[in-house]
Amino acid sequence: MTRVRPPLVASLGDPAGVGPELLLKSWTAREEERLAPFAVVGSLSLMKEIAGNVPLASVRGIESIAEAGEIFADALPVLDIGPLPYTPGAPCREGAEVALASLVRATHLAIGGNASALVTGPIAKAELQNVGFAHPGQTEFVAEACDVAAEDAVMMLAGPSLKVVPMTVHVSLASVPALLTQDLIASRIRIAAKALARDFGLANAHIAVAGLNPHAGEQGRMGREEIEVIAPAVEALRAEGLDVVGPLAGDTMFHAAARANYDLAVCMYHDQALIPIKALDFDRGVNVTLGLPIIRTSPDHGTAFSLAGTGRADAGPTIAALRMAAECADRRAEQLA
Ligand SMILES: NC(=O)C1=CN([C@@H]2O[C@H](COP(=O)(O)OP(=O)(O)OC[C@H]3O[C@@H](n4cnc5c(N)ncnc54)[C@H](O)[C@@H]3O)[C@@H](O)[C@H]2O)C=CC1
Ligand SMILES: NCC(=O)COP(=O)(O)O
Repeated sequence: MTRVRPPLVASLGDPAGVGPELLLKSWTAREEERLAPFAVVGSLSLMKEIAGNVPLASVRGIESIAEAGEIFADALPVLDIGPLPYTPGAPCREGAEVALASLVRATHLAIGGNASALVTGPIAKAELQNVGFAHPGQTEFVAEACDVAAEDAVMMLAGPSLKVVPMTVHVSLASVPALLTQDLIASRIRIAAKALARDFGLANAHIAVAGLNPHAGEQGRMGREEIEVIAPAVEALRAEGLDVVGPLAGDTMFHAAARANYDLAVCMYHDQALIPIKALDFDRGVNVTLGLPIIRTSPDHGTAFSLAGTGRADAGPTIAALRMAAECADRRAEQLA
């Protein structure tokens, strides 16, 4: 007998941002987008209030995530964590506390196997840190909850045109060169290659690695990180049989013909990776954490406070995050069957 996969679970994100309304918009698109059932951990009163502004939206409280599959066709299932007034565009301490409680509960539902994947809503990192969140981002939080070291949880941004992995993430640009080591680069690429095979069906992915400096250092004349750190890491991975090339000049590896040569671009810092993907795929971009025992995705954008409550925010990235989470969960389930 085929076992029915548990529903996905979504955390709310900052209640004053666009996260909650985009989950409602995604639910209204569930049939045309063929979305797998998902439940939201959040404030039922808040979700009901927002649903009033989203055409065709309907929400219903549930006691247990196991109920989500049954009612998903008729309403968006919400695991209630308490009342909260809706203040679109105006983040506050109370809202940040709800965002954090939602993230914690949703993460543990996925870790416990009661949800088949976790989709996190956008949070404002500074707001969450004001209420005791001690991580640079949700990636590191989820990693710790899964007992995975932060350096082994690898952020990938994925869209229809491109997949990118930044080697360093939420750190100052000035600190990047010292953080880049052969071990870090080789280890993160190994984790990414394994996850691409396991969760994305990309066995033997073609991986292109960017340099750090202009023109990938121009043979050492514009910086030596390519010669001393990046090229040796690439060579070590090639010796292990991985299909890795680089370091390539960062400015010329993202045009269409260049992208046709690889499945994944590995970048040295946050903006080197996120600028091309957000330029190409902002409306379908997904942030996914590789190397975890659970599946975790998120829309590629942030809280967009100035759009909250206007009805103008695009649900495309949230829909893509929900769909990718379900596809990865299906792949893992097939591997266990
Ligand atoms: N996954 C997450 O939790 C992320 C959280 N953030 C947080 O979000 C906050 C705001 O960051 P920003 O840099 O302003 O990024 P943002 O992604 O919130 O906004 C950037 C621009 O994109 C627009 N935008 C964002 N989402 C949109 C959507 N769904 N439809 C249409 N337009 C959209 C915004 O209006 C703005 O013009 C920060 O506190 C940051 O920490 C940022 C990125 C990811
Ligand atoms: N720039 C990507 C981003 O901020 C997402 O971070 P995370 O909260 O998913 O770790």
